This record gives sequence, C-alpha cells and structure tokens, in this order.
Amino acid sequence: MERLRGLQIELSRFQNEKCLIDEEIGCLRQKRQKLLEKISEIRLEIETYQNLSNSGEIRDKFSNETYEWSQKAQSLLESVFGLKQFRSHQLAAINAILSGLDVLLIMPTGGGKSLCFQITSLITGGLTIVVSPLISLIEDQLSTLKSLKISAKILDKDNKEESSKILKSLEQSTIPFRILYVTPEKLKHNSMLMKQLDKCYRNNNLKLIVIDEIHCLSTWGHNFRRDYQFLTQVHRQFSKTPILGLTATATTKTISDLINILEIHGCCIFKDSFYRSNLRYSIEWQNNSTDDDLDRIIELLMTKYSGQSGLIYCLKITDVDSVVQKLCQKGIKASPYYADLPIEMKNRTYQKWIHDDLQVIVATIAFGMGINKSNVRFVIHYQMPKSLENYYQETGRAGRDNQHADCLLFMKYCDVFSTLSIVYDEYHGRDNVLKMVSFCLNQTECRKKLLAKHFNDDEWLDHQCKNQCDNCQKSNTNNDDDIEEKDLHQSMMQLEQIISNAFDKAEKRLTAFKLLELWMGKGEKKLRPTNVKPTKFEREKAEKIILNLLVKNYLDINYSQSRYCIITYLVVSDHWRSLKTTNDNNVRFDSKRNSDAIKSSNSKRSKTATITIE
Ligand SMILES: Nc1ncnc2c1ncn2[C@@H]1O[C@H](COP(=O)(O)OP(=O)(O)OP(=O)(O)O)[C@@H](O)[C@H]1O
Repeated sequence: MERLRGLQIELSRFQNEKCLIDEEIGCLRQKRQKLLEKISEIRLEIETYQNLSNSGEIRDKFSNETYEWSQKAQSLLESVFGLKQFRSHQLAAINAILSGLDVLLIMPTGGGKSLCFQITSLITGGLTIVVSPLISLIEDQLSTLKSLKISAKILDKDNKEESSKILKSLEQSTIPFRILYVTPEKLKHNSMLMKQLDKCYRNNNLKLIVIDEIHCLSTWGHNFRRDYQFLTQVHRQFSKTPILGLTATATTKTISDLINILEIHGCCIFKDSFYRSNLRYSIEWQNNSTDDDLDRIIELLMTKYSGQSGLIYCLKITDVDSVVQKLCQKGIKASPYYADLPIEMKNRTYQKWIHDDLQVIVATIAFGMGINKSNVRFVIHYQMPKSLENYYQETGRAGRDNQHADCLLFMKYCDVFSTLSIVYDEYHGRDNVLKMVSFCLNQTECRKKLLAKHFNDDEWLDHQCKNQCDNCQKSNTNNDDDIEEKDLHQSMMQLEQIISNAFDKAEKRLTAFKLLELWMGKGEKKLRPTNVKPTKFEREKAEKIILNLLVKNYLDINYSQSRYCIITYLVVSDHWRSLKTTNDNNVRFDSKRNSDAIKSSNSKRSKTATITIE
C-alpha cells in the first residue's frame, strides 16, 4: 500500500515536472517563432538597404534613351506637358515600368511623380489604374489631366449611369480613356469593378497599376489604411501588370515592409534625396499655457510673416477652431480646415488661400496631400506632429518655389501625452511619437541631418545645413543646454519613488502632469514622499528630463480608457527595473552626444549599465 502511494506521489511529481517542461517548450517555441520573424524582417531590411545603395546604378542603367519608346516619351513630354527635360529618376522609372518591372518611386512632394504614370499611360495606350486615398486628391488630378487633354475617369457613386458605362467599357478591346482612378475602398468592395478589371487584364489591356501614397499600405508608414492591404490580392490576380508605387516619405523599414506585403521582391527602387535646402527648421519650447504660443504666433503673423502665406497645423479640431477664432480677433485672415467641415466650405477656403485672399489655413492633418501652392512661406506646428514622416510631409508644403521658408514647431510637455493618447491604438503609433519627441529634445545635432538619418538619405547627409536649423545656428553661438548624466540618474531615482509612493499610499497611477507637479513639490501633499525633496530644476528642464527618461525607456506609458477619452500615465519601465536588478542598483547614465543608442555594459569590474543620451 505504501509502495503504491509512493509510486503515485512520484508519478504526480514527474507529471508536474513534465507540465513545466511542456510550458517552457511552448514559451521557447513562441520565442523561436518571434526570432524567426525578426530575422526575416532584418534580412529584408538589409536587402532593401543593398537595393537602395545600388539604386544609383539601376537609375543609370534605365536612364538612357535607346528604348523603342524613347522618342515618343520625349515628344510627349514636350507636346503634352510643355516640358523640355525629364527630372532625375523620371526617365528611369518610365523605362523600368515599360520594361515590365515593378517600381517604387520615392520623390519629395511636387517632385514630378505623377508625370511618370501619365506619360506611361499615353505610351502604352491601354488602361492605367491609379489607386489614390482621397477623392479630393483624385479630383485635383482629374482637373490637371483635363487641362492636359489626357482622358481620365473616376467611378463616381453619385453618377450610376456614367459608372456603369465606364465599367462596361473595361471589357472592350479599345478602352476609350487612359487612366481610371479608384480609392482602395472602391477596389475592395466593388466586386463588379474587379470582375471587369479581370476581363481587361485577360484582353491584355491592363498596362499599369499605380499605388499613390503607397506608404499607407505599411503599418510602419504614416497614415496606415487597412483597405490598402487588398492591393496584395490585386497584384496576385493581375501579376503580369507592373506596379508603380509612389510616395514622398518612406523609411527603409517602410520600404522593405511594402516590398514584402506586395510581394514585389525584384522591384526597382528609385529614391530621390529628401533634402530641401530652402527650408529652415526650428523648435521652440513652450510652457503649458496655450496662450503664450498663440501670442507668439500672432506676433509672427503680424510682423515677420505679415503679407505672407502659410499654414498652421493642430492636432485636434477643437484647437483648430480656437486658434482661428483668436487669429481672426486680431484681424488676421485665417480659416479652419478639417475633415468634418462641409466640402463647399473646404473648397472655398482652399481657393481663397491659393489666391492669397487668406493669409493662413489652420488645419488638422486632413489638409495636406496634393496641396500645390508654391509661395507658402511658413508652416507652423502649433502642436507636435504624430511622427517624423508627418513632420517631413507637413513641413514639405512650405517653399515649393524653392525660395526660403520657415518650419516652426511649438513643443509643449503636455502635448506629448495628448499625442500619445491620440495614437494609442495605431500601429507603431507610440514608437513614432517617441521618435518625434527625441527629435525635438535633441538640441545639439543638425535637424536636417537627423531627418536624413531617419529617412536613410545619404545624399542629404552630404549637404551642408548653412545654419538652416536652430541647432546649427545655436552651435555657432555656443548655446548648449545638454542634460547631464547625474541629472538623469538622480531624477529617475526620485521619480520612481514618487510613482511608487502614489501607488502604495493611494493606489494611484500618475499622469505626466501630476508626476511633474509632485516632483516640483506641488500637488496633493499625501502623494509627495517625505524623503524626496522638490527638484531644483526649473520647469522646462524638469519636463525635458522626464521626456528624456521616457524616450530612453526608463519611464513607460500606461493607458486607461475612460468613457470620453484615453488617459496616459507615466510608470517605471520594466527596462529600468531589470537594469537595477542586474546591476546592483548601480546604473550609470552617460550623456555622450550624437548618439541615441542605449548601451548596456555588464563588465564584471564596474557592473554598470551605460546609458547614452543626447
Ligand atoms: N521634368 C519636369 N520638368 C519641369 N517641371 C516638371 C517636371 N516634371 C514635373 N514637373 C512639374 O512639377 C509639378 C509637380 O509635378 P507632379 O504633380 O507630377 O508631382 P508629384 O510628385 O506627383 O507631386 P505630389 O507629391 O504633390 O503629388 C508640376 O507642376 C509638374 O508640371
């Protein structure tokens, strides 16, 4: 009997052990899977880097004029567009497409991307489909094409008769128009359209599929749109028709993701430099009183920018309305622009602005794609943008006439957290915001070089800024307010105590505003730990230290959803906790410049983790 009980105990012990091992195997399998995914992601990115570094050679290879269509391309450029010469990349892109290759064309806004498919559509004579994200953008393009006498159509839901005529014509052997514009939603949800396109493809009439603003396909790109993902299926179905992807902003990661999603591994990538020598970038830190930066904006509009045209970007509609109201009270001609406004009002505002009857449009990011006003002298960000991609694209609307223009961003501590709550359910939204914050916090490196690094633009890196950014200008006047390592270390220790104390005493998490207040010795007394003295730093520096700790992943964000909004809290990160555990609480911050890398050194001698900050 005893032997039996012994055996049963032994059996259950082994069974438990086996269960633990099974669990561990499960975890290891998951880890392995994640590693495999990471490996393939990195391989793809390396491949993209290599492709990009060869892109000069590929461009040269396709830039000659010995193709059977070369003469026609040149004569169309002159007769239809009234232009003399192709710009860098245009000819190469056209030749590659007409050779049957898929092409990714990355050129700045206004660089001349549309011309590539417009000319191609005239040479092929068949049908070019252009997938474009916005009806307003399509309407702009249609009116340009009309003036150029290139026949183009859109499937208009309000004109059923015309739409069914267009759909019917897709099965004809000769299609009576060259370009058909569709939104990704229309392509995905209109089965009749796909059926007719299939007939067109089988008749060998579907010559090119253009995907405008192709970054919307990748979760790494800004403005990710789920319906764009249907384009993978479109490409599979019409696999012999070349794809031309167009965008003005894409990092290497976004490009490699696009290639992977669309399965266009052998595509040609043509990437123009993003460099805009005539734009001057600067960032001004503001305290939290919104009136301060508005006063500054009003002063600028009435003095430096008086009589000049510009744009002010806000994050939220409520801010757009209040900024417009205050500007108008001062006699400045300003109008709002955001998605919810009636279309007639948006058109009226745009027309007035284009004709310089309005000094400034105050907008959310809904205003942007396809703007073609040459004399925009300033773009002001009243609040920080959601990503560096958005920042580049929004500031890129300035100075399209190549004359000098200013890009001024007002940075406020609290805006960082409002932006984080706005993007909380967006793919990579948090990472993108933190990269933007890191860019703003950097007060030593050239802003243009920082952007070039972000977009992996080597050509840009070779350009000299010539004081066209606040940091370069400052470095010449030796005004350097770097944060020291000991500031960060002591601050992190204090902030950790404040966060823990609030949780232990009142089960409270702290918003960024509350944490800052408590650290400065203000706010609820019981939440202030007795062993933490109020910080000696002035408010702006204290704000920058907290943001630095967030960007470097020593502080982290927690979200909670109330009935009306998303609330963000600052908490101690797992990374900080693990550093403290593995390094006997001896964590050293190294304020070495020019790098945002986090280095962790576990040398036996010093047992410190070195954290590099700007
Ligand atoms: N080779 C060229 N020579 C001179 N001007 C050109 C050339 N190619 C294009 N342009 C002009 O540049 C302007 C912008 O061209 P286009 O609309 O094709 O640019 P885009 O890159 O598609 O712009 P966006 O990003 O705003 O859509 C147009 O006025 C066009 O006529």
